[in-house]
Amino acid sequence: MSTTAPRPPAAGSPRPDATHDEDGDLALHPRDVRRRSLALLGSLLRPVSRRVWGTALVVVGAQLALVAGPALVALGIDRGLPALRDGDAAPLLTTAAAYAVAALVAGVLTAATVRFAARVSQAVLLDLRRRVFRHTQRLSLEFHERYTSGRVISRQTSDVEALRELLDGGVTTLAASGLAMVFTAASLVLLDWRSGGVLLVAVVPGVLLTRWFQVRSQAQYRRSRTAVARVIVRFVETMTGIRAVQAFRRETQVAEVYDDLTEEYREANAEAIRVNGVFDTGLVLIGNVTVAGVLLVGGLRVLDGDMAVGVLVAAVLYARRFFAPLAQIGMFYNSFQSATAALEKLSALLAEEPTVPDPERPVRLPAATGDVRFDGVEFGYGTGPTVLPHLDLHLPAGQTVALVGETGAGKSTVAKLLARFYDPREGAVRLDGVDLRDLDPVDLRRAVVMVTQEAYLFSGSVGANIALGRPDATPAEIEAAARAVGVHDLIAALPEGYDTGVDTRGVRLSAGQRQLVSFARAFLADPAVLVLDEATSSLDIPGEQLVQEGLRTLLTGRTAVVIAHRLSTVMHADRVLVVDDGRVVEDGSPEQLVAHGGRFASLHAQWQESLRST
Ligand SMILES: Nc1ncnc2c1ncn2[C@@H]1O[C@H](COP(=O)(O)OP(=O)(O)OP(=O)(O)O)[C@@H](O)[C@H]1O
Repeated sequence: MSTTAPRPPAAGSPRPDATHDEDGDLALHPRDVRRRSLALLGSLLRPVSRRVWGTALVVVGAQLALVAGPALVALGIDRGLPALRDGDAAPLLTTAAAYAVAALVAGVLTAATVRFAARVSQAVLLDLRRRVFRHTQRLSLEFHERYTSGRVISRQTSDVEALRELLDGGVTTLAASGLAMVFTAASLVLLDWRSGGVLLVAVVPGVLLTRWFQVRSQAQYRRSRTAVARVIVRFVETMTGIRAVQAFRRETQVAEVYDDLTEEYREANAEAIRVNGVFDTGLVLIGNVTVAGVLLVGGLRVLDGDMAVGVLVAAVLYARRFFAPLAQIGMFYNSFQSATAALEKLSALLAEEPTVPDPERPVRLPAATGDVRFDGVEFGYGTGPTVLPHLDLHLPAGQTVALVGETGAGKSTVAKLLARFYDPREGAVRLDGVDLRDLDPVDLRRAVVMVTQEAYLFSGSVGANIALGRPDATPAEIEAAARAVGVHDLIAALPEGYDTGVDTRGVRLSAGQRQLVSFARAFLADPAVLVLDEATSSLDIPGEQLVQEGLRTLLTGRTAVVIAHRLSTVMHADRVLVVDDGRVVEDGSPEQLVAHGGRFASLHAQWQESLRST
């Protein structure tokens, strides 16, 4: 038997020693995390870059129009009024008209900002949602077993939502507020540098307060994010396992834990509101003191004839406006943080590479015969302990092989390697001599079909669920497949026959019925290799007898690997492999093994015994 040299890990796949943080993301230096987030943001904005620039221009225009207001007021008072007193109304009217135009332009541009930002945001979110879905779907089973469905759901829902909040107005508000402060300060300094000086003095407590807010808000924000993540994960976990919760009457305990988590979340939010309250009040206070300062200094100078009244009015207006945007920034600061965190999480998810990568130069195998070899296969999950130490196995085309062994022996692992849900650490699994890692994924999925215990039915009709095995199948072919596995009569008796809808988890069909539908699906797919992992365990004895015939039809003419705890299924196999601790310890026909007097023989004896006692 040939052995294969260990392969280097595929490009992009995580190194075996890669560590993951508590969120299941690859642990990285914060600088790299930021770089990755920015790269994602860049790639999302690039396709809409013209709209982004358009939005930026509109924001700048709106702020320029707004900042012109107080200066025009000063002009009106200091130039317009004296001219009017001298009988010339033109300067005042012109200034008033200019003010009205500026206000109108500011209004129109602000409305345009909202529109433009929404268009950018919707385009970006559409792209992001699709990317996240496609990418997550493409990731290997290893990822899904590690990441948990609650987390994947959070990425697609609350994280995308956090970005939406920021993009739908948050970013433009932040930019507009920042610009408004810069423009206001610059205008005031240009108009009257001494008043500008008063403002700059007031900036010091403003900066200190903002810094305090930033630190507190960051800490509180982190707390609330962790709290909400716990709430979501617990909710999803409980609802996914609702059967176990109800079966063991754990409702009260589960609800208590959930209550504690939601209380933690409430506390975190209450703290956020408190911090915001202090910040807002502080800002108003600083703003008002600044206005009073500007008024006092300016008023004295007006009395001294050192300053025009109009300039004083404008200075007061500017001073009043200066701190208002800070409150806006404070309001969106949390959104900004949650969007940053969301972006980090999303970019981490999108950076995940399938641990089972598609081959660079795929080998086509359009008509596999079903000859399977495990050549010196060593395997363990992730960085975990070795599950299969060394497996050499040849399954000739057309053979039905039953894997038996104690729970945890490694039977399902063998099946998962054969369906290439995982790649071996060493050695190779080959189909018709082709290493599965080199096999064209389309040909692999056509050649090897795995039917698991959880016969998952998608929402749609029963017929459509069978057709999943071969989407181009005709209704006659679907029916033929159903007949072959003995489920036709059952489907025909449903209210709308093959068109009867099944809910997401097929609640209208029993577990055994769902199993039979999944057999029909596999029959229609007609693979060269069929893997049945505990697939008959949902069937009761009469159901199983009913399906034995169908199962035999299903298995005929292809290589089949059957993992079954029921020996009735096993006894029909051509060959039985007894697996213990990741090794094949017995290999032969059922009859041979019974005669041999080993483990299988004792399992067989127990089975006979149990049949007699029922
Ligand atoms: N996704 C996984 N991640 C880490 N370890 C795993 C994973 N799946 C299985 N294992 C471990 O691999 C070993 C073999 O498990 P496997 O599911 O192949 O056993 P099995 O023989 O099919 O058992 P059963 O009859 O109970 O299904 C066990 O020790 C198990 O804990």
